[in-house]
Amino acid sequence: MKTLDVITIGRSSVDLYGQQVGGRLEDMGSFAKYIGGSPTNIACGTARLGLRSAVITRVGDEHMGRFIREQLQREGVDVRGVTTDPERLTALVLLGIRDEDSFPLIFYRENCADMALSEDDIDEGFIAEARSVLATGTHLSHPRTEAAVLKALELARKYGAKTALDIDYRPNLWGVAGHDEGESRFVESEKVTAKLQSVLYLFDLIVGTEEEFHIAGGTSDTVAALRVVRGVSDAVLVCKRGAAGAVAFEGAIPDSLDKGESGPGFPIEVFNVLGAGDGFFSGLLKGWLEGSDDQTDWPTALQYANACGAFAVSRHGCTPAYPSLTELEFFLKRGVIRPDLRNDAELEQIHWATNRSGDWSSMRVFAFDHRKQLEEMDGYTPGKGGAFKELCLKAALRVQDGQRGYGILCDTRIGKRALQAASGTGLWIGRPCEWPGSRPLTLEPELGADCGGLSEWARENVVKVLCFCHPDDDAATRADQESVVRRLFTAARRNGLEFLLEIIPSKVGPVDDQTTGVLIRQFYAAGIYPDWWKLEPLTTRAAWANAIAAIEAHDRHMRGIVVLGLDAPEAELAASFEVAAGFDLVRGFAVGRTIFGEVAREWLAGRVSDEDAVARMAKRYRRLCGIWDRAREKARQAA
Ligand SMILES: Nc1ncnc2c1ncn2[C@@H]1O[C@H](COP(=O)(O)OP(=O)(O)OP(=O)(O)O)[C@@H](O)[C@H]1O
Ligand SMILES: O=C(O)C[C@@H](O)[C@H](O)C(=O)CO
Repeated sequence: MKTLDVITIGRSSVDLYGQQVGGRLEDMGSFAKYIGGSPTNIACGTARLGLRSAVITRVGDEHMGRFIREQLQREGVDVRGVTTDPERLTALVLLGIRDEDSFPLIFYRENCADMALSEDDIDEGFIAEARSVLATGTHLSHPRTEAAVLKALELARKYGAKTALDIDYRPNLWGVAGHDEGESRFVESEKVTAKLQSVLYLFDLIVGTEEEFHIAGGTSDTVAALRVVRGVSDAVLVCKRGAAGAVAFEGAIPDSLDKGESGPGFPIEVFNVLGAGDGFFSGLLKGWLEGSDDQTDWPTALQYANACGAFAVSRHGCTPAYPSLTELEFFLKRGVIRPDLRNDAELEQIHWATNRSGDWSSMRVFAFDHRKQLEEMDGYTPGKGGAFKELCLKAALRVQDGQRGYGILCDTRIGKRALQAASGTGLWIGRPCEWPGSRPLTLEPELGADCGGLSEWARENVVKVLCFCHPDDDAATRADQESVVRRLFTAARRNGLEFLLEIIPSKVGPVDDQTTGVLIRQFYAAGIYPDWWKLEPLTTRAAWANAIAAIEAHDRHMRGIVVLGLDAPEAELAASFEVAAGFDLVRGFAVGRTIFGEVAREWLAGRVSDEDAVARMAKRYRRLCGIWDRAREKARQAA
């Protein structure tokens, strides 16, 4: 049974990408961390396009190795072929964008984990599951890794899988360029040419840039080089030509590259050429695997490939730049409206919203991000407040018990220890930014006037802001509040953080079935696209339908809605859950004082022990989860 579309094999690394553009690598001040390495990038790129992909590689037994494995999983890549090497470190690469053409790069790959890949890592049953196997050049550079690649290819042939090669020539990794020349893409070498030519017959598809065909063919005349390759391989040859796109040759090589099959290209502005080839190959594989065994629609496959290459060239990083299938389809239909794709707001929104990871279709959130309400309780001190929030976290974890679909809201001013302890537990973590009770909205000072403080936030923290607003607000108040929310939203996106917008109109003025929907439309009109909405429990189906219509009219890919609690008694919450659970976009609840209010008062007064406080809060939280789950189940059955 073919359960996988493609298995890639070879390099995996952590790419540390300089964040300043236009400067020297020597002067780089900060780096963004992405997963990298050609086969790893292609596994992710294809997974984003909806292919079932896997990668065979090795990572170190340390934090960066775990990062690669976890990120692959987040990207939807099968990691059964990822081995943890007990001795060697994960490969690292430092990269910079100097200008449109140059990208200084240092490989930290000496004796790295993926170069220890061996025949033992190639499992026959695993290869048998794949429709195609893709190798890249670097792993042909050492006898041990070459043996692994050859075994995988042999098995691919045995089980009827197609085979593909990205020549992916990195002279430095063949030992023919120095440490300072990581960027180099071509150094003549008879040794490399001979090695490549000895294996080219094993492939059905070979992809390379003109320079990569030069090394494979042993000549810097591209047509002549392609003919040499044709002499040793029947593969379809695809030659990449940068901004000019690419051409495919199924049979004899004509006297001009222009006579190959080609697909439409995309006139875009170059931002970062690194990783374009891996994006390209991801798109190409989609087209190649869509075809029958001996029939590929090359113009379409090359159109996918050119589009994915164009995305890669337009954005920072390799894998993070690649499109989702929804994004690719949107782009192919709509076309280029501005050459700098990374500033195309509509496209960026689809990119962001269709490449988020994690299943949060169910949200049971224990909210203890309260500050003012806690500070006003008898017996409160900052020390006790912090300790109480740690008890809240304990209660949350007790109920979560390793399951999916649970979360917390916790602040940093009082709840810092709980917030930090929650990281990595699998809980969804929202973190408030509003100054409690403020209207017009002001933010917690720790964020700084430009919200630059968000750069220090853990990536899994969701930026939450509560805005007291109402459609009857005067124009100045509305403009003022929207501008604060927009500033925070923009900073959140810039820092790669999800954004939750909570609105509470009922504390400002009278509400009816239209109120929430109107406010939602106003925020979208102001350019604010929250990942999450946190809404008051609407009491009628009509009110929910209006709110949801407002959301879907602007953003069909948002995460969802959570219903808030407002210190309501449990019975009242249960009634509101019944209505809300009828709408799929409502993912769950975020409730606080109904769970912790009474316990907090008694604990601060010294009448309850720590353990009793945790037990009582866990009991209430669990009960609320049960109420929500039953309401959802009932709604599903009714539907
Ligand atoms: N300036 C550009 N404009 C439009 N598309 C481009 C541009 N540059 C590259 N592409 C697309 O990306 C594909 C791959 O680009 P390129 O030839 O630079 O690959 P590469 O050298 O293998 O990249 P890398 O090795 O850095 O991953 C091209 O064939 C084309 O489809
Ligand atoms: O090989 C490189 O150029 C650097 C890699 O780390 C990067 O992720 C890549 O493989 C691009 O093709």
